[in-house]
Amino acid sequence: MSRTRPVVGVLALQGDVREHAAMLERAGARALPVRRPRELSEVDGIVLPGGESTTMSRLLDSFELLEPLRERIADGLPAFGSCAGMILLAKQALDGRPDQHQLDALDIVVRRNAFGRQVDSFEGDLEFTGVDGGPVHAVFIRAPWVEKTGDGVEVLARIPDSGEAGAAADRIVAVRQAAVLATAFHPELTGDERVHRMFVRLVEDAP
Ligand SMILES: NC(=O)CC[C@H](N)C(=O)O
Repeated sequence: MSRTRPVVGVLALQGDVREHAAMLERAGARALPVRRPRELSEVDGIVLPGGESTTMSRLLDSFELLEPLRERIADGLPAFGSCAGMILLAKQALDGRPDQHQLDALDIVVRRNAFGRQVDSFEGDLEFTGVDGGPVHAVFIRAPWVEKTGDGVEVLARIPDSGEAGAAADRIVAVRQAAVLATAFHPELTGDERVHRMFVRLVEDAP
């Protein structure tokens, strides 16, 4: 049966699930909260929301979703993670807890809470490769940055080197590897659905 709108799951264990669901609907998808392994088989893509990655990692375990999710993404299920979601998708997280699980879906090393305590949260405009219509306004909340990328990882956005950025200048904050997309910031919070549209296109284009 051909479907007009792709069904995109939002991992609904913790974090800003409703905000992602609303943006996915605006971006032309049907959003479905995912809490159980069988719900994973109903989706054409999955969003891992912002929140707290150690909590989400623990809940993935107790809801028996960790391995099914890892397998589905390894099999090509398109995925998009924001902030805590980026951390979970990464191959490795620095400053994570030793018992924190990684989905190993992106060949990147991230540093949790990388911007430091003094700058817990901040906002700024970023050039975002693949997003037309001007810069993306990015909201960072205890955000990670990407310290290392492997072959096959495309860098989509960096912190501008504005002169005030200090150690954050040029840090990588958005990446894509095949159909896996991740941002260190929260496109679900700004009312601009262009990044979600980009993800919905990846879902539509997936084999
Ligand atoms: N806004 C967020 O998603 C914060 C992420 C959080 N600092 C973590 O390590 O999981």
